[in-house]
This record gives sequence, structure tokens and C-alpha cells, in this order.
Amino acid sequence: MASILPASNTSMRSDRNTYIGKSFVHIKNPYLDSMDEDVLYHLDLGTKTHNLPAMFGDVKFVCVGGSSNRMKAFALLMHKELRLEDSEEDIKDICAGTDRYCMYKTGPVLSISHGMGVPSISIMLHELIKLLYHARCCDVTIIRIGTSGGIGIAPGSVVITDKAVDSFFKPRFEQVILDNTVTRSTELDKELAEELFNCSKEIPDFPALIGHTMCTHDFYEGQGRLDGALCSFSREKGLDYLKRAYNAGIRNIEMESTVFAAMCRLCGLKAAVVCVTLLNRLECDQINSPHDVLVEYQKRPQLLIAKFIKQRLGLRD
Ligand SMILES: O=P(O)(O)O[C@H]1O[C@H](CO)[C@@H](O)[C@H]1O
Ligand SMILES: O=c1cc[nH]c(=O)[nH]1
Repeated sequence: MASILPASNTSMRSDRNTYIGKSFVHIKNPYLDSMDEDVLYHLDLGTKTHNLPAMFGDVKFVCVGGSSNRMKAFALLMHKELRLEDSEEDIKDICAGTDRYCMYKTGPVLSISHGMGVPSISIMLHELIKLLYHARCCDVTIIRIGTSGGIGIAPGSVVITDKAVDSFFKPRFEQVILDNTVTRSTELDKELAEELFNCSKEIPDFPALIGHTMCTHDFYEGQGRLDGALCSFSREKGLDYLKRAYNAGIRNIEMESTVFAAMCRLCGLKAAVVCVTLLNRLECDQINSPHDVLVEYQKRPQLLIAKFIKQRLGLRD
């Protein structure tokens, strides 16, 4: 396991990645430190082409979400909320050399898009976690701000995930490595989830709750929808599945939380998942609310996380 070892640090604890008061990123890859150069291909960054500690060393909060527009909007919101001196025009896409992902930095906050589904976010997370490692970032909190389908709750509710579960309602992420299936835990930081929930109570009329989140590998049949190009089950079976999910404590469905939780946990990052629900899946399959309503829903996780970051930084509203 590679670790960040500041040359002059003598106060190292037995955990090689933890120093008094500081928690560094764990990289669980014995080969990485022997590489002459690390090209973060999908982020268009690299250890020889960029001074990663200078560019990213002060990052304390990383926010990720599927859409590039959302993550740019979040960067602009953080720029306003943190009252940063540079102008909005200076907020440029750091990954502009690739159209796979976008990345914006506003003070200590990094905002990155990850596309849709487990493979897409997993590639981004490999490179992001290595980026944080190469940049020698410490005490980083990472939050996914997304959209989801709610189960048995009003559309527009914000679900703070306590447990990310798979399609069998199990808190695990199964990764096929070579020709083996490796099962990884999807436990999230409980204290962080509570802190976010308490923070949500300070926002007037903000519908938030803590619940389990189910992560699927498909939006249509995989989430029990009857409106895809394929549907191989009856209406009754689909509804029965969603009701069983509700009874198992699941309050929303999305498509990245299990791998996000598993990778962040293994690499020592405190992680949370905060997703707004766009519809109640016990009532319908199609997302047909007006555009302005959906835009307002998508802002809710952003507002909560902006408030949380300001509180953590000791800034007033
Ligand atoms: O809104 P984002 O962050 O993309 O998340 C959700 O929306 C997408 C499906 O529409 C999936 O990626 C799902 O996880
Ligand atoms: O129903 C939904 C809505 C958003 N994202 C999902 O994955 N499912």
C-alpha cells in the first residue's frame, strides 16, 4: 500500500496514512509509487505535465454528480457562497482537454461530473483518488449530489444515504476483477450523514430524510420500470419489488452509490450520498414534471451541501 510520507514528519501513528490530526488518502496499489509518471487520462491531467500539489493541495471538499451542467452550477454557487475574490469567468473547466468529465475548483471545493452508471463513475473515481493522493490532500470529505427515483416519499425529497445497497437490497458492491467477483463493503460515514441531516433542518421548508439508497445497473428494467424498450415482468411483479424495497428501508434508487461508497471507504475518504427524488416510483415510472420544477429539485442537494461546507469552514450565511 502506498502512502504519503512527508519527509519531515515524525509524529506518524501506526496507521501509515494517518498523522496527528490529519487523514491522507489511501492508495491500495503497490505499483503506483514505482511509476515514473501517472497519466490521469480521462481527466486530462498527469504528474509530469501538471503540478498537482500546487493545483489541488488545498482541496477539502469534493462534490461529484452525473451531469456536467449541474457540477458547473454547483461550482458557481460555491464561488458566490464562499465570496471568493476572483471573477466568475475565472472558473474554467480543468478537464477541458477531454469531454469525458468536467472539473471546477472554487477555493477548497472541487466539483466534478461522473456521467451515468457504475463504470463511468468508477473510472472517474480511480483517477480522482489518485489525483488527491498525488496532490497530497488531507482531511477530504467527498459527497455525491445526484438525482434519484423516490420510493414512497414525495417528489423533491432529499435522501441522505445511510446505506448504499445493491439490487438484492444488500450493502455490497460486486466488482469483477480478472475472472473473480470481489465483494466490497458499501458502508458510508454515519456521522457525516447525521451532520448533513442536522444541517438540512436549518433550511426552511427543506424536505430531507435519512434512508437506504439502492444502486442499480440500469434505469429501466433494472429499476422495475415498465416504460423501457424492453420489459420482461408484469406490472404486479414490478410494484411488488418496489414495495419490498420500501419495506427493507430503501427510500430512493440511483445508479452510482455502491461503487462510490466502496471505493471511497477503501481509500480512506469520508463519503456521503445526497440525492433528490424526481418522482415517487410507487406511483409512476416516467419523469414528467415541468422543466423548472426539475431544475429546482436538482438545486436542493446543492443548497444543502453549500450550507454544510460553509458551516465546516466557519462561514456565516
Ligand atoms: O443525477 P445523477 O447524478 O446523474 O444520478 C442519477 O441520474 C442518472 C439517471 O437519470 C443516473 O446516473 C442516476 O444515478
Ligand atoms: O428514477 C430515477 C430518477 C433518477 N435517477 C435514477 O437512477 N432513477
